[in-house]
Amino acid sequence: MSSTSTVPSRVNGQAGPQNPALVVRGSDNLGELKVKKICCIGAGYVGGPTCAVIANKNPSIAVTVVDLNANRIAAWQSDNLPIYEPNLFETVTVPRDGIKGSREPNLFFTTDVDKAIADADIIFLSVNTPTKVAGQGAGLALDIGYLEAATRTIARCATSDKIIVEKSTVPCRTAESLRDILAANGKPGVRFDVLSNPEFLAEGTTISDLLYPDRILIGSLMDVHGQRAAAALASVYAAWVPRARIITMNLWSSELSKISANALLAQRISSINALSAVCEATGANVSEIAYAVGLDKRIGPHMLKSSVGFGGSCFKKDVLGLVYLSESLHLPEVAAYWKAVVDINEWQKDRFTRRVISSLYNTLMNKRIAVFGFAYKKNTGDTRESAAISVVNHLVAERAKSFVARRMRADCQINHAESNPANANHVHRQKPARSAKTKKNMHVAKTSRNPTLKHNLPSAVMVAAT
Ligand SMILES: NC(=O)c1ccc[n+]([C@@H]2O[C@H](COP(=O)([O-])OP(=O)(O)OC[C@H]3O[C@@H](n4cnc5c(N)ncnc54)[C@H](O)[C@@H]3O)[C@@H](O)[C@H]2O)c1
Ligand SMILES: O=c1ccn([C@@H]2O[C@H](COP(=O)(O)OP(=O)(O)O[C@H]3O[C@H](CO)[C@@H](O)[C@H](O)[C@H]3O)[C@@H](O)[C@H]2O)c(=O)[nH]1
Repeated sequence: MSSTSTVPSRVNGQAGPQNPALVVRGSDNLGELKVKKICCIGAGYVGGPTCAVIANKNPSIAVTVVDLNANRIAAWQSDNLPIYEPNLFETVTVPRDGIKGSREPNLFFTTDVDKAIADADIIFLSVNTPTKVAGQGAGLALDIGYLEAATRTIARCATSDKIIVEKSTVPCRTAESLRDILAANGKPGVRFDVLSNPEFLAEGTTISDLLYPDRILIGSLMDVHGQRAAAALASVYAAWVPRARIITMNLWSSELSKISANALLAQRISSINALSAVCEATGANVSEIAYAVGLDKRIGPHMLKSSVGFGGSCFKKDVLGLVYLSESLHLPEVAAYWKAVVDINEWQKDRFTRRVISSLYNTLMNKRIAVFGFAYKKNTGDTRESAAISVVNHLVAERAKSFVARRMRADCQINHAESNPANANHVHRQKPARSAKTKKNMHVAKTSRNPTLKHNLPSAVMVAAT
């Protein structure tokens, strides 16, 4: 990273293959930071796609994604990428492989963590922050152990100034801990500026979410160094994101905004799922309720699809992280409020299974049950916290013979159809070929005959029994 005051600001510029590295003006006479090299620690669902888009849109910046997991890195280097996302392949291969005669490669995947750190101007931390499984806060708190380990590696390897970017979802005030670790372990004379830049992408729509984000949040200290670092990071996004959507704020607001967004989104799903139970008891239709209330512009139509319960690696862990934070701040009423969002979600999953059991004459013993779609939502292969796992566990506990349709392609076709209740019959036609006898005996949890079950179907789970 070099400082200069001679090159004009290009905050709104569109980078093309011929464009020089982005340069932004700093907030005072410290000069501007010219970003030439980015390193991202963590080649997962966030790190890989995010860096592919950054590299795509900034051909003059070298972007290196590192991970300790050699298999994952090898997969990113191959034609069999480690994750499935619509349009991911093209987004990765253009900057990774280059285009003969018009574009040099500028996206690299490696396990050489130390070198990538030493070379970089900006380092993204995109490592996992799961729920703690042991010790204080187990079952609630976010575990920042991986983040701390990566930060210690940065402190060990950095021989020049670095901007450290929290891309992972973190508890509020994590940046303070990272600063302490860097200050205590970094080499003398090396400066570290820590920014918060949470990611809001949803799996299944990762690439379009990255290309057209609702907002980019950058949290920094409000001193001149913090603002200068924020300006440098903003310049990377400004290659494709309108300036008005790049928002800067204080570090703690930025960190807490991410957890807050997930808590509010999860709360909407638990709210509509709680209403679905009232609908079933009264004969109202929860899809019609969601449509009617969603027309109110103060409410809006999104995240109101009743389901078997939200899954995925984020909602549950982040809401529980907020519960833990509230408890730590001696706010038990606030903690109980957010805990209820997760409790309703667990209850909804149980309720779904109970309805399957009652639909099958209250016994599943030796019944053959197929679950189509095991991912937690459509257009992803990710099964983390999938509601299907809870459903299958319940079915197996009832001594049913459950099995899962495993093929990704088949699942995707089925899930596309399921996302539109009008296509429920189409779902049946997508089933694998079966004999006339089996076909005759097969019923799909009576979904087409039981309007309540049909409306409460999850987007990624379909249960069938013979
Ligand atoms: N998955 C999502 O849709 C999503 C969206 C927004 C935010 N987030 C947040 O982003 C973060 C990452 O999520 P993810 O789904 O990409 O996780 P992931 O598990 O898919 O990827 C994390 C990667 O980090 C690697 N890693 C861990 N410690 C490392 C170290 N010290 N050095 C090098 N590599 C290391 C792991 O090997 C793994 O490959 C989490 O905090 C998550 O909450 C996730
Ligand atoms: O109306 C809805 C919408 C979603 N879901 C379920 O909720 C879960 C999560 O869905 P979604 O939010 O689309 O996917 P995620 O990939 O988990 O994304 C969430 O979690 C990410 C990680 O923090 C955030 O970046 C995203 O903004 C946030 O939407 C899935 O099981 C969905 O089936 C519903 O039941 N009803």
